[in-house]
Amino acid sequence: MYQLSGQLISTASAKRSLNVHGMLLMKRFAYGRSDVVVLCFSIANPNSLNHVKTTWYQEIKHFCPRTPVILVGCQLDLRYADLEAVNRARRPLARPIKRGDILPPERGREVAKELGIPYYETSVFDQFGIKDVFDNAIRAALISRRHLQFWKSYLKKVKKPLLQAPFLPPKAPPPVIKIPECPVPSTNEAGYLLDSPLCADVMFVLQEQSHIFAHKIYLATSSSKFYDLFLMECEESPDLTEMQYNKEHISRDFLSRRNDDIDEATLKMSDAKLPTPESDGTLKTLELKAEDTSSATKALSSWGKGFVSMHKKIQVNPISNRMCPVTVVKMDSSVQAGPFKTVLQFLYTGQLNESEKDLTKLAQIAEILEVFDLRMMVENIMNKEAFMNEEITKAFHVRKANRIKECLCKGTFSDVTFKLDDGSINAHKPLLICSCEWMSAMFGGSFVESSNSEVLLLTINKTSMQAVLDYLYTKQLSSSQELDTLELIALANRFCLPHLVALAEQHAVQELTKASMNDIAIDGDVLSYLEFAQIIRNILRDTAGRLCGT
Ligand SMILES: Nc1nc2c(ncn2[C@@H]2O[C@H](COP(=O)(O)OP(=O)(O)OP(=O)(O)O)[C@@H](O)[C@H]2O)c(=O)[nH]1
Repeated sequence: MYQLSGQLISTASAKRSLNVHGMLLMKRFAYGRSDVVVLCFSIANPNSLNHVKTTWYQEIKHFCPRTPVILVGCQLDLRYADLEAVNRARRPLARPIKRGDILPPERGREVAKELGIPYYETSVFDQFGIKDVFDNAIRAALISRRHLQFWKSYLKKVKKPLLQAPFLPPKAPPPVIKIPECPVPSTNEAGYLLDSPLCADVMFVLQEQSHIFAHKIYLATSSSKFYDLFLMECEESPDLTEMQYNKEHISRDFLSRRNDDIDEATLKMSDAKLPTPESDGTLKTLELKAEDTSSATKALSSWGKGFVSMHKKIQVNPISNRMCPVTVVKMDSSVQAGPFKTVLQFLYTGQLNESEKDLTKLAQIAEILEVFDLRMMVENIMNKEAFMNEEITKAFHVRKANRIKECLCKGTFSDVTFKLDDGSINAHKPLLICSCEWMSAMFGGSFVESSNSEVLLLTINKTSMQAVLDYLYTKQLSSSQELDTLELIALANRFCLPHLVALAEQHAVQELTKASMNDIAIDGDVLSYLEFAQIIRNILRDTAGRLCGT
């Protein structure tokens, strides 16, 4: 056992209080009598590390060439700190610390290696490394005395300065995920879809001459009457799969020749005959032989007021010019086109077109079709209580959302099947067109998927796709046990759905936090997320580089 005593002299603080001569004297005094020099720099100030090499080490070697030196990187906690908060807490005129200023431990170690001295890091705030510095400074000082005969035997067992155990960084707070605003409900798009009826699967015939195209999924999820009607049709009418198959063939032929005169031979081959075009050109009907393409007509007059009959047939869609199977619903003469269209607009959007003039007629048709909330809205307007209609619209959307969820779950009224890596899911093109630009481009344009009833997405698994569809239908993230959130994030990115990406990221953070609180190892998962983020960052950098020509 030996007793040690010592004195600390800070050369840097002395600098400010002394003149040049005094400084020189102080340095001679301090360095001359020192047993060890602890050379400090701040890990948040790269200049201070530069000065270690260019100034301080040379000065030490000048004044006390034999004295051992150890290098210490101070303020280690700043490497892991929230620098914004640190800068806010500093003196107002202090130079703000930037993330780029923070030196990694390797930089200090490199300099120490170059100078041939030990390296340590400390944090006064975290009380880390201070004992290491003192213990090892003492070791260095004692060892440097070994050459003296007197000390030799005493100091035989003193170890050389040891390597410092690594600092265990504090647990990072969970990342803050900024959720972008939820895309506005697709009310406007739905209204637009009625006016421009892509993928329509119903055609109403009114007063024998007006035709209005619509979408079963929009009607059935907002009106029980239509839900019952189309469900009855699904259950009763013969399967049109064969007809659909023919349709896809005919459709391609028809489209490929649409701009030229249609080759009569082709039409004969496909058992089709071209009708006389309507004068306004809005409704191009390519009637096929009834026994091939039309289902038996079902009389509806006893089923519901206002309805006459219903059958299925192949019809050219007025927007895409593609042939599609549609359900033709004939309405009786009491149902006029104008108010009926307003009823449909309500069923698509939950809103009543204020410009509708014939409110009495509208109320009658709403009554006939059992759209009671619309009838109530009309009454409110007539009673000058239109302000109450907002609540009706809200309730309408809640009910509709629940029915939509049910239709996705059961695949009712679906018109497209996604074939996936491990199964398939039935979905509804009209809803997808209105809720996602990616889907709208795929089904609403000239891509082959717009006329096919199957879409192959064989690299995507069913659970992830189900989560994407759930989101598109409900604007909410529904997670299941099997859901791989990382895959969902990738898929949401692929479908250009930033709101879903953020919801999935938030879900991932919540799940990882929960797991780590339950002492479940999450390192592997976290590394997968980091690796994925790195890949995305690289892709973005390369793409940005290519766009900017760098
Ligand atoms: N974050 C952090 N700040 C520290 C740490 N050690 C010192 N500081 C801060 O650094 C500043 C300077 O600390 P000092 O101990 O006065 O440093 P010095 O090198 O002795 O400075 P002089 O006395 O001017 O020579 C003060 O604002 C301290 O609060 C640390 O471990 N972590």
